[in-house]
Amino acid sequence: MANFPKGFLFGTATSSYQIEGAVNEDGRTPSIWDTFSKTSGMTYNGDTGDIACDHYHRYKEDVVILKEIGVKAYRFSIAWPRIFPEKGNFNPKGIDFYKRLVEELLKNDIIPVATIYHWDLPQWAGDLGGWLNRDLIYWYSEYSQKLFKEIGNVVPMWITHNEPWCASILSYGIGEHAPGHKDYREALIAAHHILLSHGEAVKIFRDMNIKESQIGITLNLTPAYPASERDVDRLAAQYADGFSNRWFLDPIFKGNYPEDMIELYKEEIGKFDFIKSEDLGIISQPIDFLGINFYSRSIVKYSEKSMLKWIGVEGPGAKTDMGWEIRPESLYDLLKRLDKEYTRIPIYITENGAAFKDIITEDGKVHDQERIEYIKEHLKYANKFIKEGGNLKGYFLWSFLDNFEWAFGYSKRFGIVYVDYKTQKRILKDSALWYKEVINRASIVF
Ligand SMILES: CO[C@H](O)c1c[n+]2c([nH]1)[C@H](O)[C@@H](O)[C@H](O)[C@H]2CO
Repeated sequence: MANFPKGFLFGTATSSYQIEGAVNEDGRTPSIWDTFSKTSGMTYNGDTGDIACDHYHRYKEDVVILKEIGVKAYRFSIAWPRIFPEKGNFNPKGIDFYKRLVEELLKNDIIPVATIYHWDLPQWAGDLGGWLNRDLIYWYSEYSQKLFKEIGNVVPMWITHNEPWCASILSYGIGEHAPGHKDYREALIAAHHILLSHGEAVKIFRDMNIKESQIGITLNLTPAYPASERDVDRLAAQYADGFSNRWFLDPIFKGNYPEDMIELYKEEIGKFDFIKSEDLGIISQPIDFLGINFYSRSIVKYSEKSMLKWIGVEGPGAKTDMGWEIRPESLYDLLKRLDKEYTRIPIYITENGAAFKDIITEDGKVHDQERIEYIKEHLKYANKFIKEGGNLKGYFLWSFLDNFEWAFGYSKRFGIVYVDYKTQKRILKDSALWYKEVINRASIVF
């Protein structure tokens, strides 16, 4: 048995483009993900977020389910294209949806946790160059300020960005996410502007002096391990760690980009002329909490062929339906490292979860025991960190609902609630019923 401290925030998480649907409703205009998902070959089966889980219309029913599961908090994201459908043009109907959602959550004693940006950039901003354009920082500041003004006093936790690594490296460098560019210099420019927009939003939040609310950022962090004890593989792990983790952790918590990575990158991307002298001071403003999204680890070996000097090696452990190795011990390693090397501010696991091939059995249920084991094992290591004095304050299971899994479309199911996309029927999986017990007892039995 592992007990969690009183007040530990058990929650679930989603994001706007992945669950809302209603992409043309109440003034919303397209995002870069509407465009990307409608571009041939970009998503599995040509799937789009046009309908998704129809959460925009079913949010009351969904909050009832959240209440039934007993979550203490619910992390959702706000669709920028609903709030500012055109450049500079605020859409009151857009914010009204989130006011209704927040009201429903509060009525059910569920703490709203809002992510300002979870990748659905308005296409009008995409047309201005997206995150490659430093002017986006101004438009993101306008957007954030409006959110703080409209619902700042009813949303106690604000997350500026979800996973700057995905919104920059995966989107402008690797090309798997919108806008689908494959240029590493662009990726680092986008990363810098996203981090800078984070800092500007924190400044605005502080200046507005919003009582009883806190602000932070969510980073996806992947601990990197060498495939062998050879020096070259240890160097490869250092570079993989810089690529995935330190390029974002260091500016936020140390006020500088990691020197070893600047050295590694400069041949490929030339001058870091997109970084202005005042930028790192803005990025590294103190925040109230750090959100971390943890799913798995990476194991790497040295490779001269790669600009990054490493290539991935498959881990020995069982895999999820995404092919990610199940390695809960690495969550503990990550938390201990953050505590030792970066920060002692409150940490929230803002995403952790797994996709498995869920099926509805003859009894009309979804017996997802693999997901229960995955969550249980990660909560076990989270609890170990807390018992050792770690400042972990919450856990948001990814995800509440099966949803649009980006380039994988609807082929991957992460939810603890099954969604039949044909009928929009929701079915609580065994994992939802198990999680309800965990929350109720604030403990796990293993
Ligand atoms: C390596 O996993 C990433 O950290 C990650 C995994 N996930 C994420 N980031 C995103 O924040 C979610 O929108 C995804 O749906 C979710 C599941 O893929």
